Amino acid sequence: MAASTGSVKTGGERSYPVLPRREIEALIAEGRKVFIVDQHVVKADAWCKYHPGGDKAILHMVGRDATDEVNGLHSLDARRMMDKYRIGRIEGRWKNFLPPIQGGRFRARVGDGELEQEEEYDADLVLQQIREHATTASSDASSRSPSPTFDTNEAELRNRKGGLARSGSATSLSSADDAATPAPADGMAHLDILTRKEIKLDLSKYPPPDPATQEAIVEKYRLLHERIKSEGLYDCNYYAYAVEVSRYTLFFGLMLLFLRWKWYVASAFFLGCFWHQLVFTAHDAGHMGITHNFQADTVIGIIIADFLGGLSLGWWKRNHNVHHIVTNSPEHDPDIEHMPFFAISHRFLAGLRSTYYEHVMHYDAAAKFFISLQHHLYYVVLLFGRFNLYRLSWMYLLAGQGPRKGVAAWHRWLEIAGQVCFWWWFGYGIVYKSIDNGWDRFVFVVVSHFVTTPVHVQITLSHFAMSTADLGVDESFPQKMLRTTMDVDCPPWLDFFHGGLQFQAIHHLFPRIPRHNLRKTQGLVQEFCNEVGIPYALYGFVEGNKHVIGRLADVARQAAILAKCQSVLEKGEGGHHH
Ligand code: HEM
Repeated sequence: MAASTGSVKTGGERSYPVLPRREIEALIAEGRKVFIVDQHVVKADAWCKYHPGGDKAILHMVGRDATDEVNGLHSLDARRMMDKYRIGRIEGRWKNFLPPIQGGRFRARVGDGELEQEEEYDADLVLQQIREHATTASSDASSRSPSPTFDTNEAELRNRKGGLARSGSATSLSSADDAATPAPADGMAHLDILTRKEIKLDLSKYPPPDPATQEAIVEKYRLLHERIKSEGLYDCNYYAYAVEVSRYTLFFGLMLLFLRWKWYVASAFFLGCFWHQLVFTAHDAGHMGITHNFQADTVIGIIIADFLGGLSLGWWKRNHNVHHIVTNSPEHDPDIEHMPFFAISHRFLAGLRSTYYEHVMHYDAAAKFFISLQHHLYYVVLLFGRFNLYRLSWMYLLAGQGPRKGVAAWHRWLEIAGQVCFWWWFGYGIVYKSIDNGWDRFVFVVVSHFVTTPVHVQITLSHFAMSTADLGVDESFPQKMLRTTMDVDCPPWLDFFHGGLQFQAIHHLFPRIPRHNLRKTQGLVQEFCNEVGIPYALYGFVEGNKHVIGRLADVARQAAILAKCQSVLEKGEGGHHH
């Protein structure tokens, strides 16, 4: 066995033994949380329960080269801390495994600590792992759902293995893909085929997800990151925050003024505006995008989210961190998992298992009803978005889902204090004490909450209309972020309304860049996209909304096709029995 344990020190600079790939695989098979950062092997087992970014963020990186995700999401201090968890290094380019949480399987040692021979990466094996993972999820779901069939993951892996990896042209894709097309045995298979056709069209716009192409993209992305740092785009513009704070104060003041005059609707309107605007600064703080100090920004975030808004920053972080790592993946990204109300991929109709919520998202009677109408109900459902966020926040805080130990453990208590404070000033002070009767109280609560709806539209807008395909383990972080996220084109004077969410794709590439520098970063990102041939999705607000509604309508139509296929099958089976 190659040298796999211990480390040596050379002249103060620590150097680590080279770990063979097979050794790393065996460690993961033993349940170790091992990933690669800057050519070093990091083992995070001991750290997982202390991790401010949550355990799931780490689990999605196991077996992968996490350099870009890690550098994008951590402060320099955290990066230094991570170095303490190094156990070895690798030589050459790392070929990603599919992480166990996503269904990857790993070979253990064969006995007496011995390892089998090193084996080349096999796309077929990964493909089989993904398929089996989906199968388990679907069979967990219920026998109602059609047989687990061809899914986008599988289609894309085949593409990668076939023509796409070599030439990336639409023609070669078709031949590789069509050869693998199964007969439409049931509704899901039929939808899979339709979706694959769309994906083919979509993916012909992107560079092929083969290792060499993706490595070249990563190289340019890292140069871009260095340029961004050297141009000072990580420096926070505190003056811009002073302007933000005056705007928030104005809205809050107007809310109090109208409340005093008993103009409840106007008062509720300004409270809604106040909350709508606050969300953007809570988002900045949650990403350490203000002071770049984890504790300072988290406290700012908790004051805004919990004390002033009644929402849990910790819940948001846990959810949002995973979203940033597995963006738009139907099984893994909580930001697109909104069953029974919305499905943005037909794959949700098969009863997928969410690795985030750790349960099956059933395609039940309620889902069938809502999804068939989702393009009509989109804005109506979003009106209630904030009420749902209270529910999720309390569940998070009561269940203690955040880190229980370490630097972030005390945040939970500050958040609980924040919730008590919020319900004291809002629930008791305003709704109960300052408003005389039940009807006006009801109107005040409804109006103030409904006015925040644009933020829910803004959040979903960036991703709902974008690709949900899985291009396999070789796709680079920057390409994945740009393929799954879109930006909104708006004039600078409207930036305050969009609160930075209009630069969502740029934000996904570099999550810690302060919000007020995103517009300046846009030019550099556009240059990068042109250079590497990745389309930069930029739509007007209205156009973006149309795309989202269009996607929802597509999936609603697919749901209707599925229902039809299933009823035909049922009739056929019924006939058979008789
Ligand atoms: C041993 C390994 C790791 C260590 C020591 C570590 C350490 C930390 C620390 C100290 C923070 C607090 C924020 C900061 O100061 O930057 C943090 C946040 C975070 N980490 Fe890690 N981390 C590790 C692995 C990972 C991995 C593999 C990922 C996945 C890409 C990840 C994702 C995140 C995220 C998303 C946050 C943001 C948390 C927040 O601000 O709410 N971390 N990590």
